[in-house]
Amino acid sequence: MGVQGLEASTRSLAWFGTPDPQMHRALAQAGWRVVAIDPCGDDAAAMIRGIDAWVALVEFDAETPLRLVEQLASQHPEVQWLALVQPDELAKPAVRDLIRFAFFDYFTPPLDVGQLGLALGHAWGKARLGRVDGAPKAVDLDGMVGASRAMHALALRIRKFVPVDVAVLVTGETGTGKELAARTLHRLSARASGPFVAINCGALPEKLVQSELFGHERGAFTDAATRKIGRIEAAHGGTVFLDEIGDLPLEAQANLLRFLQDGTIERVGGHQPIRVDARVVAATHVDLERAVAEGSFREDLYYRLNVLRLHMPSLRERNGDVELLAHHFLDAFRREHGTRVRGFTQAAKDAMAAYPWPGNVRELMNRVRRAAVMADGPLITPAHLELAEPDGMLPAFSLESARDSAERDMILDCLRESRFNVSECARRLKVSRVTVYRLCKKHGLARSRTSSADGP
Ligand SMILES: Nc1ncnc2c1ncn2[C@@H]1O[C@H](COP(=O)(O)OP(=O)(O)OP(=O)(O)O)[C@@H](O)[C@H]1O
Repeated sequence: MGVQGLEASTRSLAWFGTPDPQMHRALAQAGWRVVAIDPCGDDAAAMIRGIDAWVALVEFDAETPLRLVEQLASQHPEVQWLALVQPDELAKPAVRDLIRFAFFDYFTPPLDVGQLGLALGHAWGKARLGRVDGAPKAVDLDGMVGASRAMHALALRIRKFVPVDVAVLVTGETGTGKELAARTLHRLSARASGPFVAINCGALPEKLVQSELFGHERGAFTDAATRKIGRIEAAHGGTVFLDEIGDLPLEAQANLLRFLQDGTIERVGGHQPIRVDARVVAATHVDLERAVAEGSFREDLYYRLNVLRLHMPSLRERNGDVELLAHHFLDAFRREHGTRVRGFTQAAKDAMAAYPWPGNVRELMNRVRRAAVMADGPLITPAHLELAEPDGMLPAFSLESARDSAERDMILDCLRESRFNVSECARRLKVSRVTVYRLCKKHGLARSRTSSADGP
């Protein structure tokens, strides 16, 4: 899909539940691309962003995970939410309140396709009003660039967090921009003229963690010939960024908790509490909830850090951002090194769009910079980016690639129809579950979408 294009996108409807086939067909005829999403699936939120849906319908029955729906609706106010709700459910105050406060409209079964079509049209129109010119504008939040809805939502969240001077926890895969988000928070805040001190907790030698973070007094230990100011104290008046917070040893976690609670630290070997005014932004790419459950991360520290949370979406979830960022990095490289390279061939754009970017924005930046060095002419090709030519661009379209692509589409369609339940999908395709898992792996289909109670 084009970077700028609401028009280019079909009208996608995220359907949390299972639309009946007749309804599905009727909506498809009316121009809707209906994507069924398992409301209990791990990546329900990612899917809304991934399919670029601006309208969602949630089926409410006794099984519906209310908290999850609440969370989705509050995280995605730009989506217009509709409900298909069983009369029994509507009698429940929690369901009624959720629909009253967060939903555009609701229906009780039987669902009338004409009525639904009208409501969807209105909801779509309302969603468009939230976008300038009906198209997503690129955001550039102090060097943090993107045009996807995920980036718009993130920028909004960062702006909200700027004036609230409490700790922030940034989560997300490697290379998604966690440190950049922390720097942006700092630069936009009243602390901008103070220091920004970044520490990679995972890279500190275990023995030195306490002294690095909190400093030490002269003679505190054998090598402590002079007093040393710790990194947190060095951030006085500014922001301290604690990367890989999950790697902090338990002892240092206790001291950090104390700092977060009363704003004081104690240098190693010192007995005086020292007041330090620094905002803590912590980042992790590991699951801290799991670390808490396993006892390697303090629960009280986790709750203290988790007040304001920023989740950095993976590049795969940022519809439209790859091309925009690629140009952004190429322009920056040209300004710095004055290369003759001006842009990307269509094949390069297609190859970038098809690639899953496991290293996220950092990988994209590195590939573009390398390509800018390697390219001889004005345009970067897939070969310069060291990416495979996208299937459609292969000089000779082979029978094997056609088979592959048909197989992938079939698995994906079947998984969606089975609400990402692997057993159900295996039954429908008349293969074993192991085969379904193998094919998911082969075609790079996210296994997290498949129901977790359903291992191979
Ligand atoms: N939205 C963006 N716009 C422009 N540059 C970006 C964006 N996101 C990330 N970058 C750049 O990508 C690189 C990687 O970002 P960053 O170091 O912040 O990621 P990270 O999530 O902290 O990575 P890690 O988990 O590996 O430490 C940096 O050079 C950063 O400036």
